[in-house]
Order: sequence, then structure tokens, then C-alpha cells
Amino acid sequence: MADTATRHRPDGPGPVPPSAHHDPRPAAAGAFSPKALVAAVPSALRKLDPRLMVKQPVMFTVLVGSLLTTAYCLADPGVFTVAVTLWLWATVLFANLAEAVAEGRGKAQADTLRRARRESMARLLRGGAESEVPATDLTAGDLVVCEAGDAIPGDGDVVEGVASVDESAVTGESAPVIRESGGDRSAVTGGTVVLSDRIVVRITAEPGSTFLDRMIALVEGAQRQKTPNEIALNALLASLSVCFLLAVVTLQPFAIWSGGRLDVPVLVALLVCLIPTTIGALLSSIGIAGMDRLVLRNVLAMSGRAVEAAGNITTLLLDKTGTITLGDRRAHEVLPVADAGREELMAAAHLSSLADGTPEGRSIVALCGPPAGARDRQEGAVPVPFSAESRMSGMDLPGGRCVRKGAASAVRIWVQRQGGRWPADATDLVDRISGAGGTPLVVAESGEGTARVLGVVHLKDVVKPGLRERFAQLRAMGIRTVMITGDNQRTAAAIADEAGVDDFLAEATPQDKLDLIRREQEGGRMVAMTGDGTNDAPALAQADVGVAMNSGTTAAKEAGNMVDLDSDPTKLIEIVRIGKQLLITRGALTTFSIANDVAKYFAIIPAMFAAIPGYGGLEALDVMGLSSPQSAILSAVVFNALVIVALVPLALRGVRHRASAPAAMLRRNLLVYGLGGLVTPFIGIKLIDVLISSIPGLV
Ligand SMILES: Nc1ncnc2c1ncn2[C@@H]1O[C@H](COP(=O)(O)OP(=O)(O)OP(=O)(O)O)[C@@H](O)[C@H]1O
Ligand SMILES: [K+]
Ligand SMILES: [Mg+2]
Repeated sequence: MADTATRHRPDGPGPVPPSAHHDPRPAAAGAFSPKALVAAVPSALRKLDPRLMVKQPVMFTVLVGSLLTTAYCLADPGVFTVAVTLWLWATVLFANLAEAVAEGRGKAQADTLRRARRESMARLLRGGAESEVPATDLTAGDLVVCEAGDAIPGDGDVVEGVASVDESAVTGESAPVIRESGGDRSAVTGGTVVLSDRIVVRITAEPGSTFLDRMIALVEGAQRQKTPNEIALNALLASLSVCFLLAVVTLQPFAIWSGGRLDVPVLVALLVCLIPTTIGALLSSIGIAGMDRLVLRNVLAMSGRAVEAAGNITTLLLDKTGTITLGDRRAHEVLPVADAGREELMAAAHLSSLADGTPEGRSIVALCGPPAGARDRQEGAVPVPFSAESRMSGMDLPGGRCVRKGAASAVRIWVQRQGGRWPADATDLVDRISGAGGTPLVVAESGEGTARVLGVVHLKDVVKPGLRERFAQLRAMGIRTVMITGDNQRTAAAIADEAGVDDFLAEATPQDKLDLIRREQEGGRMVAMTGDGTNDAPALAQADVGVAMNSGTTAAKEAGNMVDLDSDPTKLIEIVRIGKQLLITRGALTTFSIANDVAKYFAIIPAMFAAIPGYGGLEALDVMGLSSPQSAILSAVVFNALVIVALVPLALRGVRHRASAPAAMLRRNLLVYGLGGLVTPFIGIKLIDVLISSIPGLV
């Protein structure tokens, strides 16, 4: 019941969070402190390992350059060479620091999560007997008992019982949630604590690969893989570096031809200034920071690719029960048709639900059942379990009598196929319940060569609060919302209207959900899907962004590429914003980096050649008036390194994202970061040059 949408972050426009709310995670969203920088130094040094560096072609080039100049230094130490060498090493280190700082923020979150993964004992159930074993010994398939006060020893599905569970260790939310067998709320997470009642859990995760383990690896960045976009950008940066390498190497023949000679440190310095070191250094930090921003909003993204895709989402599909509604569908009343009695209907509804382990089925037993023990399961009866395909459940009794309950359209076909009649007032009852947003389950029986409808059970569910405004926000962002449900047309229409979605698809089977996503994708649209049920799993896997509700089943969580710990279907608003911001930040810093390099080329080449006699032609281009060629080169190297540090906060915090049209946004960013990138080196290098030349004896 508590697993609701009332858990928006405080900054969201949603309902105010409960006062008991606490979040174990550090709240410093975009924080970047000098302390964090110092703490990241050891990790930055470890990242100097060439096996790691080689994955970043631009920074690897700088590393090779640094090694070359260091060797040159050892042979012929001069003030200029040593200074250039030191600043080249600083460049590599700054890049590693940027990544280490980004990762460091996740480490704090991981530490908090690790505390939840503390060693506990499990009450293993085997052959009817209970025994105590360490939680780490559990393997998939084991059954464990958890009672009030017990920490759930591993991930699994509740196979027996209902309990309220404190999931704050994982979600940061202290309001208890209900976990029960049979339905879409059966998944439990290791490390969470049972508050009341007794449940039996079937362990689904092998030791070491639990949800918490994966979450820790995720926030620590251990599982981070380059996204296709990052790989493409890296390839572009690498080929740019090769071009500049050729440009720099061909300078030497020119210099020799005009009677001069360029030293190795000068060539390396020039190369490092020209290759796109800024974006090369910050690329992975930008990606890590994006994942991090999601974690702070209680969303776990399993892949960076999903975060990027989120930035381009145009359609959001939502499952109804458990996603748009609280998912607490319960029998509310029974309505017999004219030619059936109320008692008769109650008895049949009860019988059809005796073996139905879904929450819906259990609620019918509770509503229609006589006092405990009065009517037990019949010998030889064959249960017919509910499936999303048949949309019915029931029981086949030994004497040939069968009872069924289910969606009106499904039961109608079942009755008519056996020669039964569909009474007109059944349609009226179904319509009345559906019109009010309820789910009607028609109850029917068959035997002796015919079948008949007995009446309708009204299942009631509640729409999560605050959805309408949030869906309007999605609409304003250009995202169409479509609700998909296995429920009938009228119920779907009523709930769709109440929740404020743009469109809906009713009576959808899991295959229909999948087909709808494929159709949207074929039209070139990027599709997000949010769902909680096992029957949503194929659709969650097919969608570009599949957000599973944390309240949902293990299958749903495994299938999607994100899990929302708050089970808030409108969380996509934040996810899209963060995705867009990630793409914009990367674009802006790439623009800045390349513009910067072009400007540096024009700032230092003339100064370098001005020193070579007979190359006077370039003097006219030497607009900077730098004090000496050596000072020009050293200033450029220093500037190049400092720019990385200066932009770390921006890479981590992200470029501010405005809700303007994408084209206007692109124009603005090109102007700010392109023009800014062109101008800053001239100012920066000049300032550093003035400073350097004022130090006597340096260059
Ligand atoms: N336990 C049950 N026994 C018989 N019929 C059921 C049972 N539960 C649901 N139904 C019927 O089957 C239909 C599909 O249910 P299901 O839970 O698969 O929907 P769904 O596809 O998950 O959609 P949503 O979750 O959005 O409602 C329901 O609308 C209802 O008519
Ligand atoms: K550079
Ligand atoms: Mg469902």
C-alpha cells in the first residue's frame, strides 16, 4: 500500500514526502570540493597504468609524450624542458583526477549500500525443517523464512505470505512497503528488513550477484562500459590526434629547411596543445556524472547507453496496474446477474479463486469466503491458474463442473463456446464497473453440456496521486504518454482519463505490448517503457529505455535497463532531463575543446617560427606578441592543463539545460562554447606568458 508515488524527491512538484523520510545517500548533487580533489589523488595516480590509459587515445598520446620528454630531460635537463615535462605530467594527472573525482562521489554511495549488505544469517527451509545458515551460502532456488525483525538474506520472490518490509537500506525511503506472493509485488531485495508477519522467500540471485552487489558496482563505476556514442566520439578524437601528429611532424622539415631545428619537447608540447585534450580528459567524467545524477534521484541505470537514449525519448508507454495505479487491485463487491443468486455467485467466485495465488484471487477469497475451514478445497479438483494470455483463472472439479473468472471478453468466449448464453445485464454490470475505473471479473460455470454467467466481481484500484500534472509536463517536453493494459476498454479509458495520459491501449497481451513498441521504433521514435509485472518484461527489454518499478517483479527488473527505487512512473521526466543534459554537456565541451585547439594553433605557431631566422613571414601573424617562443610554448602547455581543471566542475554538474527548442539550444551552445573556445586561449596564454616572462631566469 505504501509503495506509492508519494515518494518524489523534495525538488519535484509531487506530493510532499513523508516526514519520516530519510535518505542514507549523500545529498550533494553537483558538489565539487577541493577536499574531494585531494581524496581523489591516490586513485588518479593508479589510473596512470598504461593498460588503463590506452583506452583513452588522446590522453594516452599525452602520456607517451610525457615519457618522451622525461627521457629527453634526463639526457639534457634545462629549465624549459623540465618545466614543459612537469606540466605535461600535470595534464595527464588532471585528466585522471577528473575521472577519479567523478567516481569518488559514487564511492560514498557505495559505502552506504555496503552497510546494508552486512553479514546475516538465513533461516533455510529444507524438507519442512528450518536450519540456520550464513546468508552467503544461499544459492538460487533455496527457500528461506523471514519473520518480523529479520533481514531478508538475499534477493528473491515471496512464494508464501504477505509482509510489510522496510526497504530504506536500498531506497532511502522509510515508509514500509507490502510484499506478497503471487502478484507483481512479490520481489524482495536482500538487506531489507521484514517489519511484520511471516513470508517464505525463494532466493533468485546467486551470492555475489544480488541487486545490492550490482548497485554497488554500478555507483562505483566498476561496471561502466563505454556507450556507442562515447566510442564514436573517442574514434573521432583519435583520428583528430593522428592528423595533428602528422601536422606537427611535418613542421620539422620546414624548420630544418629554414635553418632551424625544433626540439622533441617543443614538438611534443605543440602536439599536446593541439590534440583535443580537454574533451579527451573529461569524456568519462561526463558519463559517470550522468549516472550519478540518476542515482541521486533514486534511479539505477544499468547502462550509460540507456541514459543517452533517455535524452531522445519521444514516446512513453506505461503499464496500468502497479505503475499508474497503486497495484493493490482488490475485490470490492460482487454483483450477480438477474438469473443467478448472490450466494451462488459468491460460492463460485470463491471456488474459482481457491487456488489463485494472485493478490486479486486472494482478495476474492477474503471477500467471498465463509469462515475459515467451512469450505475446503475439493479432492481431485484441478486448478486453472491465471495467465496474461487467457486472462482467466478457475478450477475444474471432479464431477465435470468447471468454474472460471476473468476478463469479460475472455469469459464470454468461454461461455459461448460451450453453448451458454451471455446475459444482457452482464454487459451492463461490466460497463458500470469499468466506467468507474474498476476492473470487472466475470464469474461463470459450466457442466452438463452448457455454461452460464453468474455475475461480476468488482476489483478496485487507486490511481497514484499527482500524475496528471506530471504527464502534462512530459507533454510539454514533447513526450507522448500511452497507457497499456490487459484490462478492458472502458476501465482503461476511465483510468487513462483520470491519470491524464495522451492515449491508451486496452486488452493488450504481453505480445501486443511488444508489438506496439516495435511499431513505434520502426517509425524512428525512441521509446521508453515503465512497468512492474513479469508480463511487462519483454516490453521492458525491447524499449530503448526500460524503467522497472522497484515494487515490481524480479523478471521486470532484470529485463529493463533502469530501476526506479521510488516506483514513480513519472520519474521519466527527471531521467529525460538528465539524459538531455548529458548529451548537451558532452556536445558543449567537445565544441569548446576543438575550438580551443584551433585557436592554440594560431596562437603559438607564429611565435614559434618567429624565432627561426629566415622565417620572418610569419611575424605578421604573431598578433599575440608573446615574450619568447619558449614562453609561448610553455604558456600554451600550462593553459592546456589548467583548462581541464577549470572545466571539471562543469563536466560533473552538467551544462544548464533549458526547456527551449533543441535547435535554439544548439545555436546558443555553438555560440557560447564555440566562440568561447576560440577566444579563451588567446587571453589565457597571454596572461600566463606575462606571468612566466616576469619570472627571471625561467625562459
Ligand atoms: N487473478 C485473476 N484471475 C482471473 N482474471 C484475472 C486475474 N487477474 C487479472 N485478471 C484479468 O486479466 C486481465 C489482464 O490482467 P493483467 O494483470 O495481465 O493485466 P496487465 O496486462 O498487467 O495490465 P495492467 O497491469 O496494466 O492492468 C485483467 O484486466 C483482468 O480482467
Ligand atoms: K589540447
Ligand atoms: Mg501489470
